[in-house]
Amino acid sequence: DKTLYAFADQIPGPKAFPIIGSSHKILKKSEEDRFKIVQDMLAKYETNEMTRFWLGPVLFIFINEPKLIQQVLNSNDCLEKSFNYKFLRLDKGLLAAKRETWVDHRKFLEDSFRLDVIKSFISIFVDSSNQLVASLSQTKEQDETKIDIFKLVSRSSLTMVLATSFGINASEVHFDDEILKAVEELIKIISLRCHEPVLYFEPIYRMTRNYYREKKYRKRTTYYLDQVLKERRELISPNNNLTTASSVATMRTDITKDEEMGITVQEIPNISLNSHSFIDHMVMQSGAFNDEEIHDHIYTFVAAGYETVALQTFFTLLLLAIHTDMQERVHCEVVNVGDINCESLDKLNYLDRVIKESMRLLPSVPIVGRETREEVVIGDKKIPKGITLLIHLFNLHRRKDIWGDDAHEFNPDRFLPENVAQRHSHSFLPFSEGLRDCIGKVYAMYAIKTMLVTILRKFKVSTDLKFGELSYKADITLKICQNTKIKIEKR
Ligand code: HEM
Repeated sequence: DKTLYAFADQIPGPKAFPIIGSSHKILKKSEEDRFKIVQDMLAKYETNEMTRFWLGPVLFIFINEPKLIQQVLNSNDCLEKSFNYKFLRLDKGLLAAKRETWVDHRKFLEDSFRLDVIKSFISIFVDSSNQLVASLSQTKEQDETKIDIFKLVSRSSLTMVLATSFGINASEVHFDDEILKAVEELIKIISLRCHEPVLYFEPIYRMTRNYYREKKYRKRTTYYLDQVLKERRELISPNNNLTTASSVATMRTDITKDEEMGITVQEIPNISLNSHSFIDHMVMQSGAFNDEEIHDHIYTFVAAGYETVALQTFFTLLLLAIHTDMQERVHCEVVNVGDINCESLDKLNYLDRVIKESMRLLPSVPIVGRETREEVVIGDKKIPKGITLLIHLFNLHRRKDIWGDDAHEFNPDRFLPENVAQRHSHSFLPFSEGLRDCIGKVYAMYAIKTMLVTILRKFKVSTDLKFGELSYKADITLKICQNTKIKIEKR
C-alpha cells in the first residue's frame, strides 16, 4: 500500500479529484487488507468530492460528498447498475435489471411491499423469531460462550423471506444448514470475482475452479426454490380455474427429503388466492411477468433480503453485547411492548435509533454501484457514459466532517430528530436512496425489530470483543473478520 499512496501523491491535477492507482500488489492482499486500503484511501481524501480509483484496467469513481451522492441517486442517467451486478446471474431480477425492464417492474412490485402487505407478514416474522428463541433456549449452560448467533439469526431471516415469498407459514419452511452454507459460499465466490479484474471476463472465469464451485452451490440453492416456484406457479396460474381457497387446499403437493441436495421440504402448504405472498402478486398480475422474470425476482428477494436482514440483526446484537448499558435501556423499552405488531414496534423509539446507529457503523451493504448511461454532470465534473460510480456507504457513515470526531463510536442518540435535522439527508444511506433505493426497506426494519424484541426480552448478550478491535471485509455484504460468537444468558 506504500506504492499505492506514493503513486496517488505524484499525480498532478486538481486536488478535488485525485487519482489512486492500484498495482498488482494490492490485488494480492487479503480481502481484509484490501478493504482497509480503500477505506483509508477514501478517509484520506474524505473532503474531496470524488476519488478516481483504478482496479487493474477498470476505472471506478467514488462519489464521496452527500450533495453529489444525492445528484447521482436522483439522476435518470445513473439508474443503471454497475457491470459487476451481472455476476449475480439474476439479470431480470429487480436488483440487477436493465433500466428498461426495471422501470415497469419496479412499478408493479411496489405493490408487494405496501404497508398493509407488510402488516400481514408480521405474524410470520413473529413465528420465525419464536423459533429462533426456542433454539436459543435449548442451548446448554456449557455452550453459553460459544453461540454462533449469526447462524441462528440467518435461519430465521431465511425462513421469513421464504415464507413471505411463497405464502406459507414459518413452521412449514424447512431447510438444511447446507442451504445456508451454499448461499454463504456463493456470496464469497461472487465477491471474490468482483475483486479480481481478470475474472471480469467470463471466458477466463469459466476456466477457474470457482466457476465450477459457483455452479455446484447455485444448483443446491435453486433446487429447493425451483420446486416450490413451479408448484405455486401452476396452482395460481390465471389459466387454472381455481377461485376458492378450498379448491386450492385439495392440491397440496408433497416434496420429500432429498439427501443429496441437503434439503428437507416436508410439503408445500395451502395458499389462498388472496394471499399477499410475493409470488402470488406476480402471478396474479396477469401477463406482467414471464416465467424467467418471476424466477429472477423471487431469487433476488431471497438473495437481497435474507442475508442483509440477518447481518443487520446480528450486528445490532453484537453492538449491544459490547455496549451493555445501552442493551439495558433497550431491554427496559422492549420488555413491556406486549403483542408484536406494526403499531407496537413503531413505539420503540430507542430500539429504532439503536438499529440505525448499527446501520451507520456496520451497514450490511457497504458499497453501492451505478453506471452512467449518458455523459452526466455531477457537481462541476463531466463524467462520461459507461463509467462505474461507487458510493462507499461504510466510509460515508464514518466521515468525521459529517459525524464528528467521535464518528467511530456507537451513539444511538445521533438519530434523535434534532440531530438528524442538522445533517444532509444523504449522509446516511443504508438502503440507498432515490428511485432505485431498497424496495424492501420497510419489510427489513419490521423483520429486524421483531427478531431483536423477541430475543432481547428473554436474553442478555455479552462479549469480550471491543468495537475498536474489529476489522472488516466487503463481500457483497459487510463481514467482520474476528470470531464473533457471543455469550448469551437467560434473563
Ligand atoms: C437490512 C436489510 C437491507 C439492507 C441494508 C438493504 C440494502 C439495500 C441497498 C443499499 C440497495 C441498493 C443497492 C444498489 O443500488 O446497488 C437495495 C436494493 C434492493 N433491495 Fe434491499 N436491503 C435490505 C433488505 C431487503 C429486503 C428484506 C428485501 C426484499 C425482501 C430487499 C430487496 C431489495 C431489492 C429487490 C433491491 C433492488 C431495488 C431496485 O433496484 O429497484 N432488500 N437494498
